[in-house]
Amino acid sequence: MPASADAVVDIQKLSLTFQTADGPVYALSDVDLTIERGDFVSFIGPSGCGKTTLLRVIADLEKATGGDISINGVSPQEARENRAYGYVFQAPALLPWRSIERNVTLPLEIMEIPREERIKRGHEALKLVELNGFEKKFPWQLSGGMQQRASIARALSFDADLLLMDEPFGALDEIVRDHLNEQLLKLWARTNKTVAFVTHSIPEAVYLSTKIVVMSPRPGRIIDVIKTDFPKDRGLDIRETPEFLEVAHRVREGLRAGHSYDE
Ligand SMILES: Nc1ncnc2c1ncn2[C@@H]1O[C@H](COP(=O)(O)OP(=O)(O)OP(=O)(O)O)[C@@H](O)[C@H]1O
Repeated sequence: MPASADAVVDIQKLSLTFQTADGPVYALSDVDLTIERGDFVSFIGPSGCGKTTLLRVIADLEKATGGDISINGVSPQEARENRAYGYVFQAPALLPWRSIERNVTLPLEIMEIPREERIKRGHEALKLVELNGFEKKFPWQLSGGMQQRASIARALSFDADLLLMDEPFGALDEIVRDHLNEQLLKLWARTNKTVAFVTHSIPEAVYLSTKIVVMSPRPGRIIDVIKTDFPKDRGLDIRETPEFLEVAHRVREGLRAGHSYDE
């Protein structure tokens, strides 16, 4: 059954079992989820519950073993070939011998976009993450937070509507993370992209998301999908409000319920 016309990601009864030498690993089971255009969806759950695997299935880096999934109405493979998404990894994964500009424009080079156009788009992407002026620097000349912003710019360079982000700020200290959360939220509000974001942090999930998907330990199932209704131009101070704390409480309760389910 097709989801609404605005569904960017439509997942029904999806499961994924890895066959390993030690037997099957049930990574995902019975996952139903719709991500609509303009949504910011966070996935939160205990380590090993299949968050990365789910993102990788969306990106066509893993194949589901059961159920259905479509991205913009087509298969993940077709969506990947159409360059429907930008992917941001846990670590920045920048090539050390390339300048920031040449890292950011690498996908455009692969797409054989002419040099002038590449440079123009690279500048635009770097501006979106407030890294303009750093084009000629090399990754090692940038802080960890700046490197992660450069990797976001790389994912933005070809202007895909969907951004898949796998715990992009997990390795950063809290102050830097707060700042990048604010910047990412502004970027999302300005560009109207659809974001699927993996995190371990409850405040990060609640602050950033329009929908929070709480997952159980393996096999990863969806325990709760919490919709939020915060203003798009919210600042970090929203984290002190009763509404925010109430949502955070519900996420925590979901995670706790998932744990007892496993024991
Ligand atoms: N290629 C693979 N082969 C076998 N098992 C795998 C493979 N990839 C992932 N797994 C297993 O599938 C489960 C889900 O892994 P996944 O990385 O998706 O979890 P996660 O929720 O993202 O974890 P974390 O929060 O620690 O990053 C884990 O038990 C993991 O060991």
